[in-house]
Amino acid sequence: MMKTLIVICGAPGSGKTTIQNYLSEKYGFQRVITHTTRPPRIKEKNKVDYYFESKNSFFENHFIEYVEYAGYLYGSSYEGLELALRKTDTATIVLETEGVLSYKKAIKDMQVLFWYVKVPDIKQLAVRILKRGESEKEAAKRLASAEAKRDMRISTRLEPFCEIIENGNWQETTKIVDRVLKDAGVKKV
Ligand SMILES: Nc1ncnc2c1ncn2[C@@H]1O[C@H](COP(=O)(O)OP(=O)(O)OP(=O)(O)O)[C@@H](O)[C@H]1O
Ligand SMILES: Nc1nc2c(ncn2[C@@H]2O[C@H](COP(=O)(O)O)[C@@H](O)[C@H]2O)c(=O)[nH]1
Repeated sequence: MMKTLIVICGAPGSGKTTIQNYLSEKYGFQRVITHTTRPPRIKEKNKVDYYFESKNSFFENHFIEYVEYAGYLYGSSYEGLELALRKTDTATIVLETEGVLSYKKAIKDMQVLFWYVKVPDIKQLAVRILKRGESEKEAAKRLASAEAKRDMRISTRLEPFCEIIENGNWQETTKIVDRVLKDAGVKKV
């Protein structure tokens, strides 16, 4: 059976995790859990939202790729990908855009769908992040980072292979996601 990986990227607060959760709840797709040195946010749990690592433990993993983003390290391991795809034939992963380019090069043995999540109005990003319960200071720091600014628009390197998922009205977003999956022939677990 051909495995499928759905790679989701976009700016902070654009709704990547919300879409990933929808794909788990409605379609039953496993999430690939990635590793980070960022401290957990309220309600985030170790081994569920991320493998939360120290700077030393981070480098004990076998990474497909890793990056620095807004002052913290993030990386996706071979182990994490294998674990998800052992459980379901389709899995999802949320990455920043450099990681997406690494996946485009590295993953050749499965169907990969690349999605860029776009909000109709960039001002919505801060509103949504604050709604999630993050402190204003932390939210402002991340949105001001070079990486976040870079990811606020789809780059010319991503455009040729990324599907744009517009996430304005949530009900409309679910319809877009359902249609894109149907067109790609990806079915529920
Ligand atoms: N279509 C939408 N309309 C309104 N709120 C939304 C919509 N999609 C997501 N949100 C809300 O926006 C907030 C940020 O969403 P989410 O955590 O999915 O973003 P993200 O892209 O994963 O962000 P980050 O990269 O910072 O982790 C959440 O509170 C979520 O409930
Ligand atoms: N290239 C990678 N990017 C990753 C990975 N895990 C998460 N991310 C991305 O980092 C930023 C910040 O995440 P946040 O949870 O602190 O808001 C976001 O764009 C994620 O998609 C990874 O393993 N590799």
